[in-house]
Amino acid sequence: MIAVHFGAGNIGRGFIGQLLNQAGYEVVFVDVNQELVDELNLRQSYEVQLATEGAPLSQVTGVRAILGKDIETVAQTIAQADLVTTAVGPSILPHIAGAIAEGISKRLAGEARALNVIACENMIGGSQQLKGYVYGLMSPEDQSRADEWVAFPNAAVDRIVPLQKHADKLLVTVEPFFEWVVDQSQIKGEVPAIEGVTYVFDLAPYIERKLFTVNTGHAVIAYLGYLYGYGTIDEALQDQEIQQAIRGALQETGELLQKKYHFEKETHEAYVEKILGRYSNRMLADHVTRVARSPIRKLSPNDRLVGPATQCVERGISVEYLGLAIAAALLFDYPEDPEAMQIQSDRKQNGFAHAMQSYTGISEESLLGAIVMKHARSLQDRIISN
Ligand SMILES: NC(=O)C1=CN([C@@H]2O[C@H](COP(=O)(O)OP(=O)(O)OC[C@H]3O[C@@H](n4cnc5c(N)ncnc54)[C@H](O)[C@@H]3O)[C@@H](O)[C@H]2O)C=CC1
Ligand SMILES: O=P(O)(O)OC[C@H]1O[C@](O)(CO)[C@@H](O)[C@@H]1O
Repeated sequence: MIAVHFGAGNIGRGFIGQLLNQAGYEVVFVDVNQELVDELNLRQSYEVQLATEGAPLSQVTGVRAILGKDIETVAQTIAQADLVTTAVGPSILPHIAGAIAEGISKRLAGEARALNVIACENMIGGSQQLKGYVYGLMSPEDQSRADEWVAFPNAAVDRIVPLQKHADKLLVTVEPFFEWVVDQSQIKGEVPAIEGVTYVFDLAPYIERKLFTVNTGHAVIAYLGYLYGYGTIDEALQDQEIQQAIRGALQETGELLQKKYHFEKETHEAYVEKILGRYSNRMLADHVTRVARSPIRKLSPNDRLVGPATQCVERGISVEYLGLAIAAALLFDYPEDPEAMQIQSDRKQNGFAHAMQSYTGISEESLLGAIVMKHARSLQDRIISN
């Protein structure tokens, strides 16, 4: 069995590649990083280290890699593959669509066989969005044949894998916890037997619970942590004000999730406590700037901050702490993050309210807008006085 996986980065090697390998797939990574591709091809294996005291290294063997620009080889491999997965980042999905479209067309020209393409990205509806890009590059005839044979089941993935540098370029350190949930109702053909994957018929509660808890909470710590001068997530978590903000924000999203999906209060509270424990893993040394990366994406209307905040407002749930986190994200001025720089230059040129409206869709006149503006003012006062 062959699995083609786009993105041999942290999640690609440290999570998806590892589970696919354990499930018996020959994992073929596709990446644009020549050094990574060469190293994978040279060694055909790599190691995964769990971020817990004394955990043994586990080996992922029998892997190979193709350079992303070698579209012909990527397409050939997809034509023969049993599964395609991705972990490249939401903004990269349009760039891998061409190779996937070509692979599907080659496959449809031969013996018909079902194929599932699963995007493992931090976003709602990632695989379906990828399908849109792929179909946009296929002929109408191929599209209707693909409707019969190719599926793009949405998924939710959860495992914290920080940015890292080791002497061994392929070694990857990951937290012990992981969750990979796939929408079974969208699968074509046999359901892939992958230990560690949970198949569900309604993904919405899982993806929203994950994005609006793990990722919302993480974003609250990262944006406030950055403004308060902390380097890593576990350091920022020691700050009492940040503790209060994260608990407050997760109380708000928790109320929303419980109202919307009828999660039991106690079960949800236990889920939140487990996540708070995961964030404080010192062995991860996860930088606030990684978790805060790409603020334009993270501030977009359906993502982890504005998504739950607007839904909370619609249901009369308080958004004090979500508003604080949105304000902090709009003030995130890390020079090495191009999206942060774009927001800051817009804010300086056109004012905070204008930037808020353009990146989040929140208007100054709305309740949420007023809360965000209030917190932005006090955060700015705090920054000036420090
Ligand atoms: N790191 C984490 O803890 C988690 C990350 N995710 C999601 O997984 C995705 C990947 O994140 P990471 O692994 O952290 O990032 P990463 O930066 O470590 O890995 C991304 C990889 O994609 C490759 N890439 C970029 N453009 C490409 C292209 N056109 N074709 C093929 N490969 C390409 C990069 O060279 C890199 O190796 C993101 O959507 C992220 O939100 C999801 C859950 C956890
Ligand atoms: O990977 P993204 O979407 O940039 O956001 C970082 C977030 O994703 C994770 O990497 C994994 O869920 C978290 O560590 C963090 O909340």
